[in-house]
Amino acid sequence: MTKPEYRVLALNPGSTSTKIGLFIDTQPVFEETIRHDQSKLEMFESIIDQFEFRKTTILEALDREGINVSKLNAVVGRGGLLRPIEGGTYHVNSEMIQDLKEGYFGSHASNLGGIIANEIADQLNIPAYIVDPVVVDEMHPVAKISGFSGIERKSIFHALNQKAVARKVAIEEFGADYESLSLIVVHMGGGITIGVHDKGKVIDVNNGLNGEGPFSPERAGTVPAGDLVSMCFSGELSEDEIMKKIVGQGGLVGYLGTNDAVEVERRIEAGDEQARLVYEAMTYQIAKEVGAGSVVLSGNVDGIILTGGLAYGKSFVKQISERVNWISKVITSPGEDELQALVEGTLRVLNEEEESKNYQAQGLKTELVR
Ligand SMILES: Nc1ncnc2c1ncn2[C@@H]1O[C@H](COP(=O)(O)OP(=O)(O)O)[C@@H](O)[C@H]1O
Ligand SMILES: CCCC(=O)OP(=O)(O)O
Repeated sequence: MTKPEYRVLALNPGSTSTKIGLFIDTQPVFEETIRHDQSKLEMFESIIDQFEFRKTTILEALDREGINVSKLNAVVGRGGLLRPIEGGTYHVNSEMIQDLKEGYFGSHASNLGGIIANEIADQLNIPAYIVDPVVVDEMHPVAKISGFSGIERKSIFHALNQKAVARKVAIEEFGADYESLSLIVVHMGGGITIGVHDKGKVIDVNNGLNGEGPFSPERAGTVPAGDLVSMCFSGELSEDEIMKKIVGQGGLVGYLGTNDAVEVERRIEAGDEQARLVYEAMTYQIAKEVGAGSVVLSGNVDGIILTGGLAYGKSFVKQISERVNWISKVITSPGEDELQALVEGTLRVLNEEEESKNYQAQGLKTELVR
């Protein structure tokens, strides 16, 4: 019996872009990355307010390509800030939609992935899924201890791309299974996360969303705690304004007014010293975090993988490599394989190789992140 062919629409809303892909089985037939101006995104009060804008952006792109959505078999979106869960493919259900809409575990563009996938799928009467959401939690208990009783470190990172790229590099560069290697994966997009992958489990990673790790195009990363507390109680800024300085208006946006690394490189070429200093500081902080990851692995690091949009920047990658290549081999895999990974997770379910998981808010860890 011949295997049925599936048409899957994959949606990946990121903090600076929306990525769309139409696949027939594992073959991409259309892929597009729509980059959003910081000024456009700032017009929206909250992430959830971007729903209509992002959905219309997606539908218009499909329309421009003459893609007939009625032929789809499933829609899959990048999963958002749900409660901490194990990796895998989840069907979208009402509890998930409620957590994503309420931003129960926080607010990030990927919350819109499941919501928009569900909206499109509902109208076509086909299933909607999410795969390896940003809250996949495999962290070692010792890594969860923050040092501040009552505040636990959280696993919030580019789980989908980190795992997909690590699997690909394991085979292509090492001819080995992901589960047999110790890797440090550095995803550098709107947010930056550095995951310590020990034999297929991400045992430590910075919370890439709000307040840990290197600064990024639009996030502050770790900031001096005492100074932050003083700013919070100075009466000069509201809670919302402070949060925006941490996520959205931190990092490159805070120092240079843009989240676009290509623009920063242009300024550096033109002799802008402040741009040069800030850009170098970002590579310095990333390298430092890689060093910390190597200690988690007691120095037994098979490879360091640099991925995400910023990994296209040649001088950026060079600066990081020069600081960390004594630890292990550095492999660059620019961009991401998130659309492909979303589709592969969906196909495993459609082809009945795996059952989709059921997201249940009840019984899951429900510590509030606000
Ligand atoms: N060719 C390039 N050279 C340097 N930086 C790039 C390049 N292409 C994209 N970037 C930068 O990568 C960042 C976005 O990465 P991406 O992984 O697409 O983010 P997200 O998925 O979070 O929206 C932006 O700062 C963008 O300017
Ligand atoms: C929330 C962690 C994932 C993340 O930061 O994604 P983007 O880089 O797409 O914003």
